[in-house]
Amino acid sequence: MKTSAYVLLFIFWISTFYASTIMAFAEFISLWYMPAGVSIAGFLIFGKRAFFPIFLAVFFVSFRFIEQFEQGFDPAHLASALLFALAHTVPYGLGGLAARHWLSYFIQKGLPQRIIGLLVIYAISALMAAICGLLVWEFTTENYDHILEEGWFAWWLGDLVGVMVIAPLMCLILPKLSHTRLTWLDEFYAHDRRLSSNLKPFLLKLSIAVATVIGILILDSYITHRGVAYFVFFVSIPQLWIVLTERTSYATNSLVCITVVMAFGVGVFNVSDQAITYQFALYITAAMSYLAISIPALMQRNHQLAELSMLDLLTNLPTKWLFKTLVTQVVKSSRPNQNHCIAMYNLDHFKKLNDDYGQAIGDEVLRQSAQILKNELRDSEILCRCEQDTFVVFIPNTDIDEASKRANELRHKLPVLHIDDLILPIRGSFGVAQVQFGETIDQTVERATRALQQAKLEGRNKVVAIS
Ligand SMILES: Nc1nc2c(ncn2[C@@H]2O[C@H](COP(=O)(O)OP(=O)(O)OP(=O)(O)O)[C@@H](O)[C@H]2O)c(=O)[nH]1
Repeated sequence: MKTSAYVLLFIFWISTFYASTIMAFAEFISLWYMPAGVSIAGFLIFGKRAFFPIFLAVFFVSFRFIEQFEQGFDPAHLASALLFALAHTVPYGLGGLAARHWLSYFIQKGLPQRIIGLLVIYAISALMAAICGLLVWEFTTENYDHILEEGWFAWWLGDLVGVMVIAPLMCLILPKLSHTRLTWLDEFYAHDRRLSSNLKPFLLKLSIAVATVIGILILDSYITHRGVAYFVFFVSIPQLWIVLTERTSYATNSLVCITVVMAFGVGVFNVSDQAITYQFALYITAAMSYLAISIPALMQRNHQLAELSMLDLLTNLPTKWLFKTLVTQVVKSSRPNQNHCIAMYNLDHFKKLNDDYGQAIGDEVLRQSAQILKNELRDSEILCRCEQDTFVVFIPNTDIDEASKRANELRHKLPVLHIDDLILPIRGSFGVAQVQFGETIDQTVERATRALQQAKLEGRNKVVAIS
């Protein structure tokens, strides 16, 4: 960790602390405690080296330097500042390190599992920080006896919102500014690379979210019914809309915007008696955003898998699955008197070729011969690799006789390949079958396979047709 990263962490901690105090609607009471997010993200990104700048920052704000200077040095005050620094840094340190371990060690696990683990770690560390902070407060301050029972829930929720909202923002900013690359963090923002950086639709959705918050705050300040504040949970809808359709980095920023507006609004519109409801709404919105981040990632993975199931990796030809889908569409949309055929071919003595010259030469033969036959096809014909060295061609608008002639033409197009110093004449046996009315493509393929077997039995390098 470079010195600049230490300084950065310290500055972020101090500035978010003062930003939190601006947004407090009463002394020490705010919807969120932003520095908690900086602390946990600091440990998450930099590991245990983050201890020093964070400890120093908490000590800096807890130890009232000017008071000490004016009234004389008080060792009890120094001890309490040190205890506060420990009460904050240790729980968030352990939480940040646990999250770092969880995310990097379980990189093979799916994103949803890792996110759920993260949410649990965040909740436990914020609870520990709340309990430790209040215990230190109770221990170091006179006339505060029941502060733990009374204050733990609000402190916990405030810290938790700070963690949930600020940690992702820090995970965006800190690695960039400190030139730290964390591969296990990249996956969270993988969605960003595929989406455009067009700000307009994002700003529109963000405006809807912000307008929802302000509208509810205004209503809440005018209507004294307690239930009005619950409507603020609706803000999770535009926020989810952003998460699912916009860059993850935009969703991170929108969460911060919504929280800032809500935190200021509770003070401005004087609805602090409902603070817990607003805090809860922020926590739920943030937690839903975290979980929803994995949906675009899963969609992307599904897309990749679909592509893999459609194209054969070696020959780049359609797979049997895609072939069946395309051919079924053509057959279904045909007139009843339209004939279609399929020609299945298998390379002759391919096993020997593999054994004599090796698998790599065998692969090259499959690739090149498939490419050559593909170039010979008419636009309406479809070639696919069925399995191993077996291929199928769909020959539309032809009856069995024409298809046999066409298969024979293709058989003659099988090349003599020149690979490295080898000269390899490629031969193949063909089986042709006509698509019968009402049968599935699998049934036609089955009959073509039988014809192909017949061609092999009859000495190979020939075409056999089955009606
Ligand atoms: N190089 C290579 N070989 C493959 C691939 N897939 C299957 N094979 C091999 O292809 C061979 C297929 O042999 P067959 O078609 O059963 O037998 P053959 O030697 O061609 O004999 P006939 O078909 O009776 O003429 C097997 O040895 C497989 O191991 C592949 O992707 N690349």
